[in-house]
Amino acid sequence: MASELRTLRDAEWDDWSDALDRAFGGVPPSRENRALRRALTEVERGLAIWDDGDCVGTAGAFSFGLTVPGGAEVPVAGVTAVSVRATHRRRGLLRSMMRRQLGDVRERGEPLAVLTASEPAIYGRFGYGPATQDMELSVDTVRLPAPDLPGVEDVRLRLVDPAAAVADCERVYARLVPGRPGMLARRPGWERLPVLDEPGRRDGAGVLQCVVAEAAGEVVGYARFAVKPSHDHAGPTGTVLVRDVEALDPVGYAALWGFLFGIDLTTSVSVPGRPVDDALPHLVPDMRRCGIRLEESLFVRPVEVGAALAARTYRTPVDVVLAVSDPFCPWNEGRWRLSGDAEGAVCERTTAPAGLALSVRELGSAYLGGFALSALAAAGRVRELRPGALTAASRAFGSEVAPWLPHGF
Ligand SMILES: CC(=O)SCCNC(=O)CCNC(=O)[C@H](O)C(C)(C)COP(=O)(O)OP(=O)(O)OC[C@H]1O[C@@H](n2cnc3c(N)ncnc32)[C@H](O)[C@@H]1OP(=O)(O)O
Repeated sequence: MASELRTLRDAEWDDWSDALDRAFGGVPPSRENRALRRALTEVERGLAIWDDGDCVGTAGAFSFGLTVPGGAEVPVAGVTAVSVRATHRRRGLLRSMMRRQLGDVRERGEPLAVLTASEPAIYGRFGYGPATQDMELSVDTVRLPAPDLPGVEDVRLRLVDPAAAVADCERVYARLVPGRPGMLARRPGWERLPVLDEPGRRDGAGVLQCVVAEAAGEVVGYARFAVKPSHDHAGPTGTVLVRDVEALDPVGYAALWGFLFGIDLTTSVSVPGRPVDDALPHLVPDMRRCGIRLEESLFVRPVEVGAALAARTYRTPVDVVLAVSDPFCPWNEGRWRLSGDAEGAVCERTTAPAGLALSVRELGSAYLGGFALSALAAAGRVRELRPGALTAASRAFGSEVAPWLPHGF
């Protein structure tokens, strides 16, 4: 019997979710995790492939609002839950789901699709380009003094129940979203994700903790973390495992890091991801001891090139014709004239000669301002067809604030 690709139905969610878990190694999620995933799933956006009654392929999408350069919140599809059963791999099932999904995204009028990849090599062929980076830090808090700034002494730190403090933390998060490209406006329910604390996934660490920073009686920041105790012959060597830290101002931010650096019986702080322009390395005298590592994070795929490029603003005035190739979504192929500045932009089809030639994947990489068109050109991925076009466009696509994805999905 031929396999059938169709939209997920409510009653099929358990089979679909089991198939997905199996493809990722089969470790069962906790009941709480599964319930949260069930609640967040937009079933009508789920895709499943069935073979003789078995679910052998899964894909889904979340309806997110993504901050783009200039601060607008653009509706995007957050592609997720992609899997193909081990017995059915490399027969084109993923390709068929990607084709169907990008068509659906286009029909919904979302100009962009975004995802985080289990393996980055998978998604370029479907037009997704790496667009943001995570700065991971592993900070030696024995050798580095705790961050300090004038005014830190006026910040009150309170250790609170993470679940009870969710509303306060979420208010801080929501105020930060418009200020940084790549951040996602969290829809109701998503605030529960950062406080999910599954005993089976603590890997030797203790319970999730939360400290809030208050100034003038208002919560201005928070840090969520766990402590992983350890000892060697010379004494305690515990690690503070940070989940997230956000603050509305530099003093609140420094106060939170000062607290995390100083937790008794620990000698390091491990931070899974911050923006590449984060303040932390500048709050210490020796950034080499921050153990910095970069990793690509959010992949961006312009689904409607014209609408996507017109949805953001540009750092400097730009007027350029782009010759775009997009074999997977041929409706984007051809020449587009982009003219814009810091106030707004227009992007329309044109027959004028092109200044730059690139594929939709490079447009995705440059879209949030995280990777420069000039750097992509140096790798042969963007071609300058009119002298001067590259420098002007590369400057215009840049972002004052580094794009960053605050959490996976
Ligand atoms: C957004 C997310 O959810 S990311 C999560 C992705 N899922 C996983 O990693 C779970 C484990 N892996 C899987 O379930 C599967 O192997 C998948 C989904 C990655 C691939 O599914 P398949 O049905 O085998 O892919 P399909 O046969 O359609 O391959 C399409 C193309 O991608 C390539 N490809 C597939 N998997 C990979 C991979 N892991 N690395 C590099 N290339 C890959 C194929 O070679 C093929 O290339 P081509 O365009 O040159 O022909």
